[in-house]
Amino acid sequence: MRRLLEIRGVFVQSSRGNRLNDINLSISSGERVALVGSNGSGKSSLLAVANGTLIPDSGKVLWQNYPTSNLGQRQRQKIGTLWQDLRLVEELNVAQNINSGALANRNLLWALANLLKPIELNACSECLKKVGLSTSILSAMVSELSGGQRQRVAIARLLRQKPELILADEPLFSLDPILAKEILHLFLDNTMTSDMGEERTLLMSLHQPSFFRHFDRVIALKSGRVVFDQPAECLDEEALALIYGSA
Ligand SMILES: Nc1ncnc2c1ncn2[C@@H]1O[C@H](COP(=O)(O)OP(=O)(O)OP(=O)(O)O)[C@@H](O)[C@H]1O
Repeated sequence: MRRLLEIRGVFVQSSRGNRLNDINLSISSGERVALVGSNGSGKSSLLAVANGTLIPDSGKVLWQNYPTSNLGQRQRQKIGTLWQDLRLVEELNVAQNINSGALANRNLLWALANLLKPIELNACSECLKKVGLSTSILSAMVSELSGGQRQRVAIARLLRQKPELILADEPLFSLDPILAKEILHLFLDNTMTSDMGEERTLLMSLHQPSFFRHFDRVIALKSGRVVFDQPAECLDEEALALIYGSA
């Protein structure tokens, strides 16, 4: 397995203490990793450090051995993020939002064309089908979609981006149990296999212990520190008490 992401001795401080406290971990290609911990334990901060949007106060973040801070646009798009608030563009339709996943590989003219007229609809349709949505919604405004449809469109945009590593910040948050399971499986099943046949790598924050066993590995944070980093099958009651207990 190739080592994709490496985080070494990372600290992020805030006025109220350390948001991240001496984080050391690496993620290899094909791994499906659950990032867990109580509210405020540092999961979103860690995902933001991993995608380069939060610069640590000290320590190193490396993508395939290169500091993430030095990555060019094309390299950077190999890390795809599904933010908790999805960050869809409400004023654009479904196809335009999905196409925005491909922006890093295109020029300004292409970006303008995407704003002005329907383009590359076949590629958009392929991504929509992979997330179980009808292509009849390609021209619908995202503001008209249900919460579950919006979630799927955001995942379709990620598929259009073709990242090697997917960082997902609580994508199951606020979904009913049935929909949460469906969305989880969208991430875990074959839709996440890259065009080169290589399995995509996934680091997903989530709160539902019943889903942890679907991952290869569980990393748990508590007060900004890693307190558990083991295969999912090692997560027993004692470990859960350590992660979520007050001690
Ligand atoms: N922009 C910020 N500036 C300063 N402190 C922040 C900022 N964002 C988050 N924090 C603090 O950092 C700590 C970790 O927050 P973070 O959002 O990373 O945790 P989390 O595990 O993702 O929480 P949740 O499960 O509630 O989403 C918290 O104490 C939070 O108040």
